[in-house]
Amino acid sequence: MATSSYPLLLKQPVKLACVQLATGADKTANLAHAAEKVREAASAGAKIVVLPECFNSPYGCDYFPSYAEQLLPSPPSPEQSPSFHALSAMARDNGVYLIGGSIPEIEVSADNKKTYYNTSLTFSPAGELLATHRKVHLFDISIPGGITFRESDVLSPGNKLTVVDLPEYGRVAIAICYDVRFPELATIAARKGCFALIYPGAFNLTTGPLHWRLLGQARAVDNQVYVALCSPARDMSASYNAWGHSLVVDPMAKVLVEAGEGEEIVSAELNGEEIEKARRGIPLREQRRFDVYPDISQGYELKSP
Ligand SMILES: NC(=O)CC(=O)C(=O)O
Repeated sequence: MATSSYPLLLKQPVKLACVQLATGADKTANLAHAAEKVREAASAGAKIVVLPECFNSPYGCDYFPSYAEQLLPSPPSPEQSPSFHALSAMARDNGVYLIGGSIPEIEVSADNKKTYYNTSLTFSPAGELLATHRKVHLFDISIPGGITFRESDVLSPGNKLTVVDLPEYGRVAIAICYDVRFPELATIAARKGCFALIYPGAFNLTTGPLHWRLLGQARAVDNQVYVALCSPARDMSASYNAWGHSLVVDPMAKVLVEAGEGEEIVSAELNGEEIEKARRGIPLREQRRFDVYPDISQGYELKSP
């Protein structure tokens, strides 16, 4: 029971599972495999299930155009987007909220201009589309002796923060991978009342060991909310080697569960009272100095998810 004057951000405890999926080059096989694993997570009691970034394809600029699916107009036909329909069925068949990792998306304009995005789709337990998030911050980095990657060679960025209401539970924010490096998105989402920040992601062997867990814990402790990061399983035969280590962090920044490198489902129970406990113990909420610096969430209008 809540003991502060704030309403609980999370109305009832809920089990969240991250499916650290093994993926390959065969999209149909990836979708079928994802369906098996979502079933497994739901059978173990998860009501919110998260898939990884680019769960239906290999991850890389060379792959985005050939795997891209058209999501608009919505709903797309099964020919335009087999992944949309597969995700909707996974959510409906298992009665779960499904944060459908991400897929490469193509948008075709009236004059046949093609624009590509890295896009996450969220479905309700009835299989209805609740939210679409296009990766806002594209993964463009160059670390000498490490990794060079330029998503912007092929992809265009999304332009909104994505917050979605899950009526029995509360609000969550969805963003993708590199988005986790930008605390502003997380802060605005938390101040708009989210109990969890959920990031399908695919860090790599250069940045993963240094930053993956650190960023999950940082976003959690900054905002006193739950954070879930969901990676593909590592495949050393792929051109991009994902870090793995999907995890769930609590509002005190404790890592509740963390996967290894291979295929694995990790899950944790999220409880609204833990958020309030963290916020009562360390009352940042009451101590902020908006007379010294601005509240970046003020004036930010949520767009339709
Ligand atoms: N793959 C990403 O978008 C981000 C990543 O690997 C990193 O930030 O590091």
